[in-house]
This record gives sequence, C-alpha cells and structure tokens, in this order.
Amino acid sequence: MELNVTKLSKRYGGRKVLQDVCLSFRSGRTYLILGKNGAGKSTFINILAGNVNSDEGAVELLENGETRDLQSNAIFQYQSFASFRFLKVKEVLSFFAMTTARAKEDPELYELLSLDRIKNRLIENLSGGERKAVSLYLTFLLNKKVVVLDEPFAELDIEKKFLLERHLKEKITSQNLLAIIVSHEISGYQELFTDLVVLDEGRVVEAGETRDLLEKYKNSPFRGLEGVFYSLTGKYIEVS
Ligand SMILES: Nc1ncnc2c1ncn2[C@@H]1O[C@H](COP(=O)(O)OP(=O)(O)OP(=O)(O)O)[C@@H](O)[C@H]1O
Repeated sequence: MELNVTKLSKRYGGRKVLQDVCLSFRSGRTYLILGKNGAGKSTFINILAGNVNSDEGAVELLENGETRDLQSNAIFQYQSFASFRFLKVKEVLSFFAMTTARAKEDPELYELLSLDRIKNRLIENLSGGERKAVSLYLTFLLNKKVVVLDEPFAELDIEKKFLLERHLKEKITSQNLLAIIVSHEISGYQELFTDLVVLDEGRVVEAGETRDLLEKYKNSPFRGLEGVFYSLTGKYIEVS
C-alpha cells in the first residue's frame, strides 16, 4: 500500500499549524514523524484519522494503483479509555477482538507488555504506562494494514522499549504493515524507524530514509536522530 499526502495545510484562527505538507508512505516501512511540542504532529494525525478537516490538500491510500478507504484500512492508537473505565483489561481486549473477524492475537506482544499481570484490573485503576501497553496491544490486535501510533512508548520503561523495538520491527516487516509513529521522545527505540520525517512549525523540513539522513547530517554536533534534527532546525530534541 501507498499513502500519499499532497499539499496539506491547516490553520487555527490566523495561525498556520500545517503548511504544504507533501509526504509518501509505503508498506513494510516504519516512519517516524519527529517534531517538538506544537510542531503539528497531532494535527497531521488527526487529519489522517478524519477527526479534523484540512483547509487544503489531499490524502490518498492506494493498493496496486487503486484507491482504498484510509479509515477502514487504518488503525489509530487509542489514547483514552474513558468509555471503558469500568471494564477489566481482559474484557476490553475480548470486546475489541469481537468487533472484527480479522482480529490477530500476538502472544509475544501480550507477554512483552506484561498484560497477563494486569488482565483482571479495571481500566480506571491502570497507570499511564499500563494504559499505554493496553492501547498498543489493541492497535495491533485489530490487524489493519496501516498503523498510526501517537507517542506509543512514552511512559514505558527502557527495557520494555528495547524489547518492543525488536518485536515491532520484525512484525511490521513480516506482516508488510505501513507504520507511522509520531513522537518527540524516542529514547531507546531509534532502530525501529526505517524513515524519518522532520516537522518544524508545521512544515516538513526533511524526509527520507533514516540511514541516508544519518549520513547526510553526520557532521552535526549531536549523534543520531538528535543530530539530524538539530542540523535542520537548530533545536535540541532528546532522542537518545
Ligand atoms: N483545536 C485547536 N484549536 C486551536 N489551536 C490548535 C488546536 N489544535 C492544535 N492547535 C495548535 O496547533 C499547533 C500544533 O498542535 P499539535 O497538537 O498538532 O502539535 P504536536 O506537534 O502534536 O505537539 P505535542 O508534541 O505537544 O503533542 C499548536 O500550536 C496547538 O496549540
């Protein structure tokens, strides 16, 4: 599949929060959209999800050259469980699995996220990191071809991030998923990303394969993606 975003713009009041965003995403790859607070990352994702209308531009999902409906082929990570707070974790997982015939359990991911330990707890009693773990599992359980994650690993501990990085990298490649991850904090799982998009003040200032960009900006005073980001924006972002 291929997701093409053309000249997307969004204003709030008189302020441009996204300007002429043009990007192309392909299956089997994991894209990091990196930007500081307020760069426009969530607005971009909300437009893809259909929660917010863009002022200009287009988003098109293609499979073998034919247009496909993005919303029915994509899953956007659930951030909030407000409606499910009186259900147990295991009940929420069963409920979501029943909503689709395509549900795909992943015992290794279940274990990595330590869901067995919290399966009998009410959602409302979970910590931020535990909620994040449940939402991450649900995202993949629904077995869609396009997966969009918003700050998926914030609040998870470093060991979990490392194990998840390995597992998700393998999963995204072997299942040929198109994964887009939005973050401003990516300590511990940089290896996951095959591609990088740097968003600054609503504009795409660079996009390309991670390894090419690491080479292109290798003389930056900072190492890794942090260095790429600094070279492009003159701003510091904590990524390692
Ligand atoms: N509904 C809204 N009404 C007015 N301004 C908004 C609205 N939503 C977002 N904004 C503004 O648009 C800009 C981009 O916000 P957005 O949430 O997309 O940034 P972000 O990159 O996701 O930031 P963060 O990392 O903090 O989540 C911000 O200045 C924000 O205040």
